Amino acid sequence: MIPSAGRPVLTAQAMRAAEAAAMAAGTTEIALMRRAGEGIAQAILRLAAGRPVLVLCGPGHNGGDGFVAAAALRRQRQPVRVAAFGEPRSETARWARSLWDGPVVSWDDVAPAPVLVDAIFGTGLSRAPDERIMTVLRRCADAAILRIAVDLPSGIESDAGRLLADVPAFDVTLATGAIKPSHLVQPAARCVGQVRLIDIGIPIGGGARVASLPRLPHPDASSHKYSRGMVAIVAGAMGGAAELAATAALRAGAGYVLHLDDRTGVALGPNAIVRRSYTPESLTDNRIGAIVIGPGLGRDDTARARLGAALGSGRPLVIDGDALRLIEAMALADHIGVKILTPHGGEFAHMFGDSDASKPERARKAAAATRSVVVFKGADTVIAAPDGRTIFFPPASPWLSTAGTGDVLAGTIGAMLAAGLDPLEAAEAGVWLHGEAARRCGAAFIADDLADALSAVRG
Ligand SMILES: NC(=O)C1=CN([C@@H]2O[C@H](COP(=O)(O)OP(=O)(O)OC[C@H]3O[C@@H](n4cnc5c(N)ncnc54)[C@H](O)[C@@H]3O)[C@@H](O)[C@H]2O)[C@@H](O)CC1
Ligand SMILES: Nc1ncnc2c1ncn2[C@@H]1O[C@H](COP(=O)(O)OP(=O)(O)O)[C@@H](O)[C@H]1O
Ligand SMILES: [K+]
Repeated sequence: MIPSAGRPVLTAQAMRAAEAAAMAAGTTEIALMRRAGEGIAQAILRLAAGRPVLVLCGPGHNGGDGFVAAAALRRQRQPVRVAAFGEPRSETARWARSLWDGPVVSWDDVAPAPVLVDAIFGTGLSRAPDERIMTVLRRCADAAILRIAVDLPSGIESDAGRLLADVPAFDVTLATGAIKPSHLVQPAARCVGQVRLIDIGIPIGGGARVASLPRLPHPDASSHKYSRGMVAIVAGAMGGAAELAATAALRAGAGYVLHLDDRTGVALGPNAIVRRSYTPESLTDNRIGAIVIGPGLGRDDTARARLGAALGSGRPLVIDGDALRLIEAMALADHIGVKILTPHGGEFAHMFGDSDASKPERARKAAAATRSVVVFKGADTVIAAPDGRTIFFPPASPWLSTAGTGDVLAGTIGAMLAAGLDPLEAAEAGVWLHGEAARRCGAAFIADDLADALSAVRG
C-alpha cells in the first residue's frame, strides 16, 4: 500500500487504457487480477485483525478481485464467507471464481459479518444497480463494524463523483491500480472513507493527480522583503475581506503586503500591512509580484475601474469574489498574463454556466477557455491549468464553511505567486496551506484565526 498524495488520478477509461497498455507489453489480465486480489487480501487481513469477513462479489472484475482476495484470505486461515450476485461475465472473472473452493452463499440468504468487503461493482458500473443488490449491501453495511470497498463502493460512478444509488458510508476503500476521480469528488467522496492505493504494478500517468506536499519558498541570507514577494491587495466596498486577504498573504510568507484603499485611518488588521490610498498607478509598481483583487471589492463603478486597472497592470493576478462577478470569461481569454481564478460553486456557475459535466471537467474547460489557472473551490477543491493538468484535493475541514475563508485563500495564493512559484504550483501550495491551517484550527474557528494559523503551517 502506498499513500496517495501526488499519485495520478485516472478515469475508468484511462484505467482501462493503462491496463490495455500493460497487457500489450506482456502482462496478462489474470496476472493483474491476481496482484489486485492479493494486495486487497493483505490489506483486509491487517484491517480485519481476525474478525470474520464477508465478501460480496459481483459479476465483473470487481467481483473477480473479491474472489481472488477471499481465496487468499482463506489460505491464510482468516475466517471468510463469500456471497455472489450473478454469474461471472468474463474468462478472467470465471478464473477468479474457480480459485474459491468454499461455498458461495446465494444473494437472498446473505448473513452479515463484522467485516464487510464490497466487491460488487467498481469502475464498470454503467447504470444504477438493482435495488435488490443495494438492499443487501446496505443491510450488511449497517450490521458490520468495519466496511471495506474494493476499488469503489458499489453504486458510485467512477469519474464524476455521482451516486447512482443510496450508497452506504465505507470506512476504507482499496483503490486498485490508481485513484479514481470519485474517490475525491463529492458527493461520492463522502462515502469512501480512507482511501488506500493497492499497487498492481502497471505504469500509470497522465495530467491529473492528487495534490502533494508543495515545494514552499523559504527565505535565505540573501532575501529581503521585496525578494520574498510583494502582494498588492486591491480593496473596495467591504474592508474586512481585503484585510483578511492581506493578513493571510503576510502570514503565508509574503515579504511586503500593500493594502490599497481610499479609507484612510481604518486599520483592522496587522500594523505590518502597508496601507496606501488606491490609485491606478500604484498597481504598475513592477516590484509587485501578485495583485489580489475581489475580496470585498464590491460591484460598483469604482470596483469595475479597479478591476480594469488590475487587468491592465501586467502584474500576475489572483481574481476572487466580487471580481469574478464583474468579469466576462471572454475578456479573460483575451487577456495575456498570469491569472488565477478562485471561484466557489456560485461564482463558477455565474461565469461559466451550469453543466452536467463533472467538476474536474468543468474546471478544465474553464481554465482552457480563460487561459487561467482555475481553483474550483468547495469541499472537493479541484485546480485546473489551461493545458489540462488537474489537481484534486482530499476533503478539507468542513469547518472552512464560514465567511471569509475564501478571502484568506486568495491572499495565501497571492503570497505563493509573488514568491515566484508558477501559477499552478502557487494555487496548489495555497490550497494546501489553507487546508492544513484549517486542520490545525480544529472546530468553530473564524477566518481571522485561519489567517493567523498560516504562520505556524509555514514553520
Ligand atoms: N480489468 C483489469 O485488468 C483489472 C480490473 N480490476 C477490477 O475490475 C473492476 C472493473 O471491472 P469490470 O469492468 O468488469 O466492471 P465491474 O466489476 O465494476 O462491474 C461491471 C460488471 O457489471 C455489469 N454491470 C454494470 N452496471 C451494472 C448494473 N447497474 N447492474 C448489474 N450489472 C451491471 C457490467 O456489465 C459488468 O459485467 C475494477 O473496479 C477493479 O476492481 C482490477 O482487478 C485490476 C485489473
Ligand atoms: N464543507 C466544506 N468542506 C471543506 N472546505 C470547504 C467547505 N465549504 C467551504 N470550504 C472551503 O472554504 C473556502 C470558502 O470560500 P468562499 O466560499 O469563497 O468564502 P468567502 O467568500 O466567505 O470567503 C474555500 O476554500 C472552500 O474550498
Ligand atoms: K466495490
